[in-house]
Amino acid sequence: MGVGAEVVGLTKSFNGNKPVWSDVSLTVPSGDITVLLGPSGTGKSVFLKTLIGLLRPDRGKVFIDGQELTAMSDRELYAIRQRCGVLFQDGALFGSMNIYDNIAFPLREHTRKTEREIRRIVMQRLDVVGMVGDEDKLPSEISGGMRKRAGLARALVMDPELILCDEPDSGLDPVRTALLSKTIAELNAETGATFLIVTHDINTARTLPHHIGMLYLGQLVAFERREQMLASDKPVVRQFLNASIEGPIGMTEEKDANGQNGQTAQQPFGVAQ
Ligand SMILES: Nc1ncnc2c1ncn2[C@@H]1O[C@H](COP(=O)(O)OP(=O)(O)OP(=O)(O)O)[C@@H](O)[C@H]1O
Repeated sequence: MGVGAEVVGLTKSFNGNKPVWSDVSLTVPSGDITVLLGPSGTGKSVFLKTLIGLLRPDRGKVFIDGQELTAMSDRELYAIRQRCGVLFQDGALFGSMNIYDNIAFPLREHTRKTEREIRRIVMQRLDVVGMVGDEDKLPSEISGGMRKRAGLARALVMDPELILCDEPDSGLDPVRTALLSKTIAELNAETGATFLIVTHDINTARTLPHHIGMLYLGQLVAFERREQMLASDKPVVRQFLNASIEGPIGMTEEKDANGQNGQTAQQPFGVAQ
């Protein structure tokens, strides 16, 4: 079963600079799929890392399964991370290990399972992502899409209750993106695991999740059920979900922050156009 996550008043900055985002509060509902959207550089990856305690927030609290991560010792943090699977943007596979060893790595590192048990689990996860037969290959010998799927298999190996995926579909063709979405939907239905997915793929956002959140100009500008989000009249949400060039979002986050797109950073959401 899945576990939920909650963040309350979360703020994160680096090296005393302007916060990447401030005062973010949201609940990632247990057992559901949530997608986090936002223009490049709005801090979606930073949000995922802060959620599982890889980055410490400046302010605010993070709870996973009701336990406050932000108050945990490293040992407690380690224990709760065992319940989370993470698929980083590049798949983060070890280049010198074949796919089998990459996927087996968390089991060898964090459990006392025998090689026989490990083999059973690794082959089952390879089957889930459609990669049985590729286990002896090195990451450099397979396509980017396969590396993503191998990364997903590795994220699943510890039976995680919360799975965070950072752009699992970047660089994939539309058919493989759709297949990956289908795999995630099936995994969610079968295991009840909670998914939080960062994506730029609008089709994925429109079809896969139960909930959608959006970060923009350092704020969480929306977090709603998918149907509500798709019907939103907030200009920034509408522009993003319609992949439109008309609207408050400009070419770069810096440009947005400087208010060079007809909006100011203080009033980024404007009125419905
Ligand atoms: N470790 C770090 N030290 C300093 N700044 C960082 C660090 N990690 C991220 N940042 C900054 O935080 C901001 C948000 O980065 P992040 O990668 O989270 O954006 P994103 O929304 O995931 O972007 P994209 O959609 O392009 O992947 C960027 O300005 C980035 O340079």
